Amino acid sequence: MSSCTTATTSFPTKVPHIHSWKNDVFPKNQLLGTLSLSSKKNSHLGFTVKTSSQTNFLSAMDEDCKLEVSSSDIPDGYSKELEIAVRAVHMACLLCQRVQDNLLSESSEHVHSKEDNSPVTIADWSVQAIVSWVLSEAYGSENVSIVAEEDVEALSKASAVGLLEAVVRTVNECLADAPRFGLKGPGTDLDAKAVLEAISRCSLAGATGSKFWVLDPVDGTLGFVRGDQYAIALALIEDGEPVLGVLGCPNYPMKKEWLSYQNGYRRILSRLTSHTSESLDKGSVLYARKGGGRAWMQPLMCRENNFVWPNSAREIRASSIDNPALATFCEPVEKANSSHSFTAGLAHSVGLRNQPLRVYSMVKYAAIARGDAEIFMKFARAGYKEKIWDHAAGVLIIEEAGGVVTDAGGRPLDFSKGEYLEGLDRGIIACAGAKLHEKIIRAVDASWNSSSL
Ligand SMILES: Nc1ncnc2c1ncn2[C@@H]1O[C@H](COP(=O)(O)OS(=O)(=O)O)[C@@H](OP(=O)(O)O)[C@H]1O
Ligand SMILES: [Mg+2]
Ligand SMILES: [Mg+2]
Ligand SMILES: [Mg+2]
Repeated sequence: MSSCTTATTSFPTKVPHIHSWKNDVFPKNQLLGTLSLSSKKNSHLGFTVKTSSQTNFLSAMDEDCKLEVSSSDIPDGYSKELEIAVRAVHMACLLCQRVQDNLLSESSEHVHSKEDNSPVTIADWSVQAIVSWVLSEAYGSENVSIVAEEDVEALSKASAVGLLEAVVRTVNECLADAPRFGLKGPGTDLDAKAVLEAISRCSLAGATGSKFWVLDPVDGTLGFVRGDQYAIALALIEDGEPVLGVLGCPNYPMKKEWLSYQNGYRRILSRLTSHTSESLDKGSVLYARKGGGRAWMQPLMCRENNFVWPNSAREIRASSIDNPALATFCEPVEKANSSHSFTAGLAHSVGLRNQPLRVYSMVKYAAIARGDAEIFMKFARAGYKEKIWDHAAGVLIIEEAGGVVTDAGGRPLDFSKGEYLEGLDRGIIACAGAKLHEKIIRAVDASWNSSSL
């Protein structure tokens, strides 16, 4: 990098033109946002800016460089929302682990098929109920708008009494743990009516407002019922853009190696008898808020342990690899969800040598944000409309970790048009960085016309 970068700590200066900050004085050790610098040598350098812990001044730059920090770059809060969202998703992860363990050890009577033949389980409904309940408790149900995947139709049928009972039991077991996360529980158990209400409060109609939450209670339900990867995804959308995202990945531990045990994660796990459940780091929760240029990951607490909240977190960063020959790309496991043949041709055309990492759910977004893979591509069959909850949280976390997510035309995904990502050009491309992204977009264009998609 240029002298501009190395000089950033040598010339303490005050940035006068951020007037939105109180008294023009920055608090110590405070994240301010992203900054772009231009110098004679480099026209645009992006940085995350933090005030120094010793002074109230921003450590700035050489005279050579022009400093541009716009007030819109400064994260304007969401810290309370993020706190609650992370706790709710963390609770949901433990709920899902419990249900997945039971599903795998007992019969699959609690796996149901929806109209489109996709599976839904007591975990999907229960997570939707607890996240809805926690957010409504925090903000008042009249102030919270949540758009989520599941509805109560199947649960409300007279023939589904047993199923509803199982959901109510699961929800109450989970909410009983709320104080361990520093949240207030309901006091007494929720009854079936309250659980159904919490689930159905998440109505699709909310997706058109200027500020709403988006929840995929279990993303990758197929992976979930197969004992494999899945995610719990919660995002807050404001004016059509995700401003906060949390991804709970209960089977994706802090260490990357575990991800390679695809399609048999649980079997491998249960063979590792030398690890106790306490020592085995089972899952992770990733999160970010818009504008900070930073994303975080915390280990999933062990539900058997007497853990103490808050949990520790470490910062994550997308990979710096920009050479496709060295990159790893992720895609859906199911051919029906994304064309494997198109991505195979494209991978070949850009010299991608590594085998694709086929992983269920938004764990693919997590893998890019953590630097465990560099590219995620999804090309659904013509006519399929991508849903906002399958992408919102992952998009924000990747972007804040340094990556880029667009449709195949290079345009940002549009979360402002209701339940679907309307106007999506061909497919979704997420990359660890802008250079790699550009190369993949160009390759998609080159391959598209000769493909049968
Ligand atoms: N036909 C079709 N085409 C494209 N996408 C579809 C399709 N059907 C479903 N879905 C949505 O994909 C979500 C799972 O996506 P994944 O990328 O995890 O796919 S895969 O399970 O790895 O194959 C999955 O999310 P969940 O329902 O939350 O599991 C669906 O919303
Ligand atoms: Mg989904
Ligand atoms: Mg789902
Ligand atoms: Mg589903």
